Amino acid sequence: MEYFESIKDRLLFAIPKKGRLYEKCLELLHGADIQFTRSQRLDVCLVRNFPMALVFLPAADIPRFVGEGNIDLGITGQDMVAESEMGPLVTEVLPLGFGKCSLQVQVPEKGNLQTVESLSGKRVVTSFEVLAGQYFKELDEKTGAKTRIEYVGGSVEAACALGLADGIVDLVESGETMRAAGLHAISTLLVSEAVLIKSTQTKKSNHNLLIDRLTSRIAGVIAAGKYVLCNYNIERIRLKDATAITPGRRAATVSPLDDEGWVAVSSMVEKKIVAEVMDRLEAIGACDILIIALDNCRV
Ligand SMILES: Nc1ncnc2c1ncn2[C@@H]1O[C@H](COP(=O)(O)OP(=O)(O)OP(=O)(O)O)[C@@H](O)[C@H]1O
Ligand SMILES: O=P(O)(O)OC[C@H]1O[C@H](OP(=O)(O)OP(=O)(O)O)[C@H](O)[C@@H]1O
Ligand SMILES: [Mg+2]
Repeated sequence: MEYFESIKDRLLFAIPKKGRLYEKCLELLHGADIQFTRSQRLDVCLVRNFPMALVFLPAADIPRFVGEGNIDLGITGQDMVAESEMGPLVTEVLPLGFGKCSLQVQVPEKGNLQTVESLSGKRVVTSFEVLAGQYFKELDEKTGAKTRIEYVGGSVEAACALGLADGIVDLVESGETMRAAGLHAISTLLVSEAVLIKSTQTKKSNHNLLIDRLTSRIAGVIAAGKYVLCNYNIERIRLKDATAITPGRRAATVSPLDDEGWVAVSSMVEKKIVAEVMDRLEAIGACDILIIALDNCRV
């Protein structure tokens, strides 16, 4: 009883309880300074510094809990939102840049069924019954065949080798699992990444301010992981070329140096292109180029 009372008025935030998204979600919560201690076996825990509780749930169940308004905020995969058919009841607040994968139709590399049309009418095993069902229904309408979609909860790639399926629909990231099972992809149903979701019709409107606060903290942590700060010195006459290379998010910060004719530039740069940016800056005469990691930010 005490337990229910303690979470009654709190914002409920659902986090995947295990699997591919779990560790990344914990990092995100930590970066956003959401303080909690998860006791063993307990799937609900109170947050110390916000009127909020974390609820650890299977990623697949989170869209339904959020869509139906029993949970206010959640993190799950876009694939799970699509599979749950909760799309209209769930608002995607923020893509999170991790958990990137594609849902693909896969067949044995050496089999005689190498197109989705030839797979139509055969047996397809998947954990994504809804999405695979929709996909093959559309295809079956063209071919006149009837594909059998069968559900398994995991290790989907084993189904063809075990003689359970002619093809599968499953997630692919690096492709390692697919290749190890002797499969290859012949079609993509969707691409997905982890996403912060909230109820489209939230039952507790008094939580909106807190949702905005958490969203901006999480967005800050995500941006800090995506960008670095690039500082360098350049002759003023080359400034235009330099800021074309590092335009910054709004504009680069340019400060005069004690040395007449030189300026210091400071600009945010996407981490994934930073080496190339440094090469280009160096080529136009920039010097003292420093790349500084961001711990956190609001941009
Ligand atoms: N290999 C992967 N790379 C990146 N993201 C993935 C990968 N596999 C799954 N995901 C994402 O993570 C979400 C949760 O999948 P995951 O397999 O971790 O959950 P689970 O099946 O509940 O856990 P487990 O596989 O441990 O039983 C998926 O819906 C998808 O969005
Ligand atoms: O392309 P890859 O990088 O190899 O990743 C893809 C694999 O990751 C997921 O499986 P998971 O590890 O969650 O196991 P599961 O099949 O038991 O859910 C997914 O279902 C694929 O099997
Ligand atoms: Mg899995």
